[in-house]
Amino acid sequence: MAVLELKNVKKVYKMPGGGTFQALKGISASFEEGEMVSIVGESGSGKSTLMNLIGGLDSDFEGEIIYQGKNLRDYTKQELDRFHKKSIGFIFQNFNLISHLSLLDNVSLAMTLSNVDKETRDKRAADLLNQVGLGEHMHKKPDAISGGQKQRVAIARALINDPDVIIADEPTGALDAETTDTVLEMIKEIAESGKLVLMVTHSDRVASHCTRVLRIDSGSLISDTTQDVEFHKKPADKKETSPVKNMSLTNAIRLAFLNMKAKFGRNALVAFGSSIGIMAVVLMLGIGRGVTNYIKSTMVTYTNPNVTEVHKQSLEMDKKQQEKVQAGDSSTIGSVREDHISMMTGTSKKNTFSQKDIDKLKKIKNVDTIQRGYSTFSLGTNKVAFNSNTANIMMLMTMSKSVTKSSITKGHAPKKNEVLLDQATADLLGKNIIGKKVRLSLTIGDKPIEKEVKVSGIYDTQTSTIVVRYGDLNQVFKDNGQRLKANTVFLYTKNSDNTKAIKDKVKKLGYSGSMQETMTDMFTQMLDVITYVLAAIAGVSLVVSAIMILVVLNISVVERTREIGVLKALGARRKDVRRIFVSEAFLIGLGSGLLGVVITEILGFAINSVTKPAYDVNVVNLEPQFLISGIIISIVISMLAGLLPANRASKLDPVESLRKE
Ligand SMILES: Nc1ncnc2c1ncn2[C@@H]1O[C@H](COP(=O)(O)OP(=O)(O)OP(=O)(O)O)[C@@H](O)[C@H]1O
Repeated sequence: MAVLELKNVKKVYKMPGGGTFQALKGISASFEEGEMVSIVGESGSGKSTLMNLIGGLDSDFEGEIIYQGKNLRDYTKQELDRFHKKSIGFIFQNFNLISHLSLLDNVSLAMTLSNVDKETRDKRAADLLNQVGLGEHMHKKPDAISGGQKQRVAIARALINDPDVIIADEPTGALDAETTDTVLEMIKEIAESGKLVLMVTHSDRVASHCTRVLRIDSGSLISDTTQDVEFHKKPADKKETSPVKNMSLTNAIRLAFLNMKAKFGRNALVAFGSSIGIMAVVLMLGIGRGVTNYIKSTMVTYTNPNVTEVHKQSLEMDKKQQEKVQAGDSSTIGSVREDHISMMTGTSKKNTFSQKDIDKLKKIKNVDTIQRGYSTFSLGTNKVAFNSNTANIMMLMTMSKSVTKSSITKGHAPKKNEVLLDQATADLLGKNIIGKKVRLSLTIGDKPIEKEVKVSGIYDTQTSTIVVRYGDLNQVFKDNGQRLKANTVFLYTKNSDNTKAIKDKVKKLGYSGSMQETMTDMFTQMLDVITYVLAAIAGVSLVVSAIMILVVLNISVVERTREIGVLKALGARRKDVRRIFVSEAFLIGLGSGLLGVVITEILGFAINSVTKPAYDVNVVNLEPQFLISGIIISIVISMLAGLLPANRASKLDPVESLRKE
């Protein structure tokens, strides 16, 4: 029964200039199993064209090529994949072995593409390599063996899936006379085992080994002769008809990995290049977080974690005010400025707490005690003097639970008619000022007030500050015919875990937190913006990385055009080729992401080991989510950059790829 039948096969090539060229002009022939057929003819007569059609690498022809009762031109994609994987084996003149795969992996490649498990495919490939006498070389790479040995590997590769038809295009063209004989003998044995061997050759000597010779001239079959050669046909082995599967993602990644390993230097450089971008972004985020945390933690150390400081008026403008200020409305700008100044100097009526306010705050859950306070900010009106020394006081505040024991660096908390001073003010007044009586000059409203007080200790702050007891200040106000109204309230909770909820509630009720808190919030918001802007600027380098990866993978596609042709001849689908290249992009992305993260960790460690002992700050704070994001961003960018080359590779025409010099 005929294995393969050609009926009036014609092939017309379209020329780039617009014309056409008829390479095959109606070839008809029928081939049986166990035939060894040589196809001979002048160069350019159409031999390779015919082989490409029979091999299913080119489906654009007229006439019929019938295999298993169906014209190849009418095969579906899946049928064609199966045909490549199961029915056809190719042997090329220049071997077309894949240089970065071992002989074993080269031979088993068609099985890898069919997702056969590693153990089975390795065993089958090893058996075949033993049959062609290369068992002991199976772990070598193709570059380490001779031309004749390479062709033997190619023969083993063609046989791996036990195909019905072997197409050999000048299989001995690159071999010397002696190796030619060995290879021909092997090919003959294949035909004797019941397969159909179609072999293109220029050499009459090679043709003389075949059972049949087809002569082609200018695209036409001019003779078809049977030759009487010594030929021992053996009964054909029973062929197993296992279903054809497709290559798995793991195998695609494995093939990608083997190629990356072969070009390790280049890929490592690319990964290193793109890792710098990742490092820059992650480091920026880490520094942003480190500085923010530092600011927050310094603020926290100065305040009592159990205390919530409440102010009545927020520094924030409402929407209407904001619009007016933006529009340059001078009266609004003036009143906002007034509000700010009066809030800071404590003279604003708007920000004093009424009994109603106090009651509202008292009701907040987990608030144990509530303390009235007063603070005022002055530029030159409040002073303290000792003998002939005078110091200006910027901040006058009342004693509260927010002044912790640890913030009183010397002495003790003020008792009746006692005050705390900051260190700088104390130094200005004279040595050993603690325990001494000093003169306090305050301006309350428009009224100058003098009072003698004793310095009880030093309050740890950078601003010139005096801390007095609320009761004392109340008395001073009373003595001068005024009424002290609290402009600050301190809410105390026993468990500092409640503080956050209390602070949130305070804001919800329309009050604001301490100045420090407002400033910290503003500052951290600003810092966040700066961090993201810097990270985005660093992110520009990621675009450079993407371009670099795109270029390298494109070069890789060009370099590996023949390999792609071989993969397709062995039955790789477009999807498989795309997967291999996308997997390479994935591996580069993963590599550069990991490298970037490791470099950032090292840099972060180095920076912190300088700043920690010097300033007690870990400037770089690399949170796990930054590191993970860095790796993910790297992979995504790399895969996006890899899509274009991968697509290009998948679309390569197998015939043209295999012709590529
Ligand atoms: N893609 C193509 N576009 C146009 N013409 C082509 C194309 N491929 C092959 N040809 C032409 O078709 C003819 C047959 O080419 P083919 O490669 O089949 O010849 P061949 O007999 O195998 O030659 P050789 O022995 O030198 O390999 C040649 O004239 C060639 O120039």
